[in-house]
Amino acid sequence: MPQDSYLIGLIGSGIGPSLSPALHEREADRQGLRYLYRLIDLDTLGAAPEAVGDLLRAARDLGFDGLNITHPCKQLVGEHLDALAPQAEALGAVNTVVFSDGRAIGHNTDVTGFAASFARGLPDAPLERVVQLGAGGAGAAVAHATLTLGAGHITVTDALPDRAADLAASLNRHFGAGRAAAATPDRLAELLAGADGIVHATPTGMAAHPGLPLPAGLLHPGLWVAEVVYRPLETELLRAARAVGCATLDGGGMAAFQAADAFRLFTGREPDAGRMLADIAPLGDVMSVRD
Ligand SMILES: NC(=O)c1ccc[n+]([C@@H]2O[C@H](COP(=O)([O-])OP(=O)(O)OC[C@H]3O[C@@H](n4cnc5c(N)ncnc54)[C@H](O)[C@@H]3O)[C@@H](O)[C@H]2O)c1
Ligand SMILES: O=C(O)[C@]1(O)C[C@@H](O)[C@@H](O)[C@H](O)C1
Repeated sequence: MPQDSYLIGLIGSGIGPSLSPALHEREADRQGLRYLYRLIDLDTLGAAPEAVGDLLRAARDLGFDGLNITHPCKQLVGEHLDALAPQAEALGAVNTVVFSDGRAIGHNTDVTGFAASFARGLPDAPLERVVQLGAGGAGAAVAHATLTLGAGHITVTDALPDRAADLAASLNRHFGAGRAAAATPDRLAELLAGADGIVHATPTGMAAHPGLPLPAGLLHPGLWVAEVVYRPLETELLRAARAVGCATLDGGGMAAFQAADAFRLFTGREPDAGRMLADIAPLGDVMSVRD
């Protein structure tokens, strides 16, 4: 008989407001599955990020079918797994672990989630020259996705120049020399004047980090703007970009599509990603009231 009940977890820090439990469980309900998605919060457990290996083994022993992994464990969990899917290996980061036949396999659905969201939301966007703000965990995933989608060249900036330099070097190793460069934020005016679009991957625009990640005057109608922040969905950057006529993409699509891709890996069943995307805005409103 095909499996119809699943136990899934999310390991990370500060994950109380995550939309993942509701996103996964709603889709499973609609498919008639019994599906529990539980938070395994390092803060609640008083556990260090390095405990991710022990928590993973405990989850497997207790019968979990799979796990999502988030900050600060995405780069730490790989050494505890039996194998990595190519995207997770290339990125050195795992956000999804599937337990199957006694093995733990790592995947990265942040990459595929952003790629699917971009392809759906900005299908005709020119990709010759892309500027990306932010070279942290999300930044690495979306840069891989953007180059996989066919971007000609990506310039990465970060408030921490070493991070931008490290990401550009790793992108060039993976995608070929000359596909990526690092730049300091003081060069944004010059870079954006000749760019096709901006990928924003810093936390600026979240409730805890309000504001704009760049001077609004640098935005022009020849740019598209893709946002990674999704709490709130409507960031100051997206508002400013729309005001000058830029095509825009909010961060909700990446959140929904990474969850849909993980659901498919956990269950082997096809999720309705459009339905999961439609859940994001109302779920975000409910969680904002609770936050
Ligand atoms: N939509 C999704 O599915 C999804 C998935 C993962 C993360 N996120 C969001 O992405 C954002 C970034 O998360 P992360 O895990 O990469 O964080 P992170 O801390 O790993 O990286 C953020 C990077 O941004 C840089 N930075 C901060 N402010 C800056 C500024 N004004 N200009 C230039 N650089 C700046 C920091 O130096 C850091 O390198 C968060 O808001 C997170 O919620 C969204
Ligand atoms: O819902 C979250 O909070 C997530 O942690 C967001 C992002 O980190 C994803 O990669 C995880 O799968 C889920």
